[in-house]
Order: sequence, then C-alpha cells, then structure tokens
Amino acid sequence: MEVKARAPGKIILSGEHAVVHGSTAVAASIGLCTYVSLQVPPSNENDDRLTLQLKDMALEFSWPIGRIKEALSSLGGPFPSTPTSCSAESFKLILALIEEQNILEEKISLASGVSAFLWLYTSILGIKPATVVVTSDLPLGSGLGSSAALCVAFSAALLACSDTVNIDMKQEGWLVFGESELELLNKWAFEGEKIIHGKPSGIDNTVSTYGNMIKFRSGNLTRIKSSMPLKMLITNTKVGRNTKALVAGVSERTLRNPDAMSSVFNAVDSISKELANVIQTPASDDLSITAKEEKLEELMEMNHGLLQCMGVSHASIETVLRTTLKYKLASKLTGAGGGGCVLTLLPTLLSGTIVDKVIAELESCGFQCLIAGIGGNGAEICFSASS
Ligand SMILES: Nc1ncnc2c1ncn2[C@@H]1O[C@H](COP(=O)(O)OP(=O)(O)O)[C@@H](O)[C@H]1O
Ligand SMILES: C[C@@](O)(CCOP(=O)(O)O)CC(=O)O
Ligand SMILES: [Mg+2]
Repeated sequence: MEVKARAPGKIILSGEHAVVHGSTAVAASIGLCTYVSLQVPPSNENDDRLTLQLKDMALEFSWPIGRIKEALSSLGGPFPSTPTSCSAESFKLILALIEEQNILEEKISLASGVSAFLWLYTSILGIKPATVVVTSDLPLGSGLGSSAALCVAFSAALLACSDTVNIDMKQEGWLVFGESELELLNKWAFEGEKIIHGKPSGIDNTVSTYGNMIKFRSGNLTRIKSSMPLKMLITNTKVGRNTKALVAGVSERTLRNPDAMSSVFNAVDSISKELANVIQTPASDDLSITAKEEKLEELMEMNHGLLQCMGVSHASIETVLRTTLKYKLASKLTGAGGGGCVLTLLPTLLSGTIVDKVIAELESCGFQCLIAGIGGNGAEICFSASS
C-alpha cells in the first residue's frame, strides 16, 4: 500500500517570534507544498529496512530494522493516539542512528528533519519496514515553514497508515481528515517541529494542517476569512538561516531586557489583532479597499520595525525593504528572519508594469521573487495501490 500526503508552507502576515512569547499572530497557507509518499511492503515480503529518501537533495538514509530495534526499542510504542515529546534521552538514541549515516558537513542542517522523521515514524507506526520519499516545492530554511510542512506531511501519511485514524482507503483523490484527526495530526506535527525548532509556537504546523488563514495565540487558533483580495510578493533573499538559533536569540534578548521586550510583544499583539480585523471587515463606503490596504501596509511596517527591535532583521532584508519602498510598497520579513523571505503587499490598483519593475530590480540584486496563492488547502492524503 502507498499513502501520499501533502502539506502547505505558510506566510506570517504579522506576529512571528512574538507569538512564541504569547502574542497574537496571523498566518496564511500558500500554494507551495511538501509531499511525502509512504510505502509499506506486504508483511510476507523480505524487505527489512526503513528508508528515507530526500529526493530534491538526492539523499537516502536507510537502516536495517534490526538496527532500529536495537537502538530504539527501549522507547516503547507505537502510541499513535498519544502525541508525545521526544525526551533528551530519546533524542540521543535517535542521533546515534543519524550519525551512522555520515551526513556531509554541508548537509548537516537536514539532520534535524531526519530526527523528526525517526521520532514521528517510530512513535506513530512502531518499528517496521517502509520506504518514505520526500519532495518539496518550498525553499528550506527561508521562513516559508518548510519544517512544519515536513512534519505535517510525515504525520498525515503515518497516521493514515496507523489503526488510529478511520478513513476509507478505497476513496479516490486527495482527502482531508475529519476534525478530531486533524487535531491529532497537528499535535504530532508540533512534536516534530519541537525537534527542529527547539521552542516553536505551533503556528506553522497549525496553519499547514488546517490551511487558509488563522489567527493564533498561545496554542489556540481562530480561523479567519479574508474579505479582501490579498496579493503578496514573496522575495527570497537566499540568505540561509536557522529558525532554532533565531528563536533562541530572541529569548536571550528577552531575558536581558524583560520589560522592554514585554512592551514590544504587547505592541505586536495589538498589531496582529488590528491586522486580522482589517482583513476580515468587509470594505464599505467608510473603508474602501484602498484604505484597508493602506492600513495593512502601515501595520506591516510597524511589525517589521518591532522585528528589528527583536534583532532578527538582516542586511539583505533591509535591501529588499529599501528597494520596494522606492516603488512606495510596504514590506516586512516573514518567518524567523535573519535572511530568508520578505513579504511585500501588492495593492489591487498597482499596475502590472510597476510589479514587473520591482521584481526586475529585486532579481538584479540576486534575490528570487514569487507570487504565491494565499490561503489554500491544508494537509491532505491520498491512497493508491502499491506498484
Ligand atoms: N523537504 C525537506 N527535507 C528534509 N528536511 C527538511 C525538509 N524541509 C524542512 N526540513 C528540515 O527543516 C529545516 C528548516 O527549518 P527552519 O529552519 O525552521 O526553516 P523553515 O521552516 O522556514 O523552512 C531544514 O534544515 C531541515 O532540517
Ligand atoms: C519565528 C517563528 O514565529 C516562525 C518561524 O517560521 P519559519 O521556521 O522561519 O518558517 C517561530 C514559531 O512561531 O515557532
Ligand atoms: Mg520552520
């Protein structure tokens, strides 16, 4: 049997980092996904390996099942209906399995994704053979939530294969889990994100699980519906960075300056709530679409200023901001910052010529631009008979 799962990346319209410290944030899924295919061999077959292929990087990790049993059987499980955190001791056991795979130094950042895989796999399905293949439309480590999309897609495929989730495997095409299964999937994906991020807020896995647009605060989501067309230019500075380190940096700054940072987080909370209101409230005679867009632009600029205060901007991000401002366009970093991606609001009445010009100028700086659809489906699965 083969199960496929896909899960989208995201943009954060307001509130990244502050959301880790309890502020409100607003995020939307985008039309770029991570795909996982999980093939479990029939039990009478002699295949006794667990193999993970990262197709985009042409990498394969493979362990004899006996070796995984030797290393991880003390963890117990499977416990698919009880999302559980990977303890420091369990993490050490998983790391030993990964170290044996001799990942090249330049690819070492992938080790956290592979660790999340081993934890989710053994916890949800137990120790049994399979081949798991990953591909993605998302740039890794760029602020578009590739880590969460990976954990959501893994969890969706694994849960679909477990006995916990009740789905008719004969249905064709892409399927969505029911509400309680989505909740379980989201909790597992959060456990995977913890392995990659250290201290995630949960916003990325939540928006990837549920899709569309959400307001998120302290683990609670409110689904929101935009009453206005929202077009964003996403500029990837291509400066690599790591969310775990940036999140830790903000926490350290908060420990050094608790009062000042608490004011910053409060300000972000107000900005996110206001931004959600503007997006949700229908345009009227009093508040035209243009006036709403101007409000959004101002809120995005204010949010970016506060992200600078948190110490997560970067010279490349500031270059994008200066470039777009020349065209009177407002931008903010999205995701963890330190490089990665920047969002620029493209107002409804903006001419195509200006959009082309700003993209050409950004690309001449070596950046990569894309206009992604905002607010599509969340996690989905699909069954097919094994070839
Ligand atoms: N398709 C993938 N294959 C393997 N690992 C991945 C994949 N997508 C994400 N990851 C893991 O997530 C990490 C990037 O996560 P992160 O630093 O949070 O950035 P972002 O989530 O913004 O892309 C990668 O270094 C890797 O460990
Ligand atoms: C910085 C943060 O708010 C978002 C991180 O997103 P990304 O991994 O950079 O895509 C962290 C979090 O909310 O877990
Ligand atoms: Mg991430």
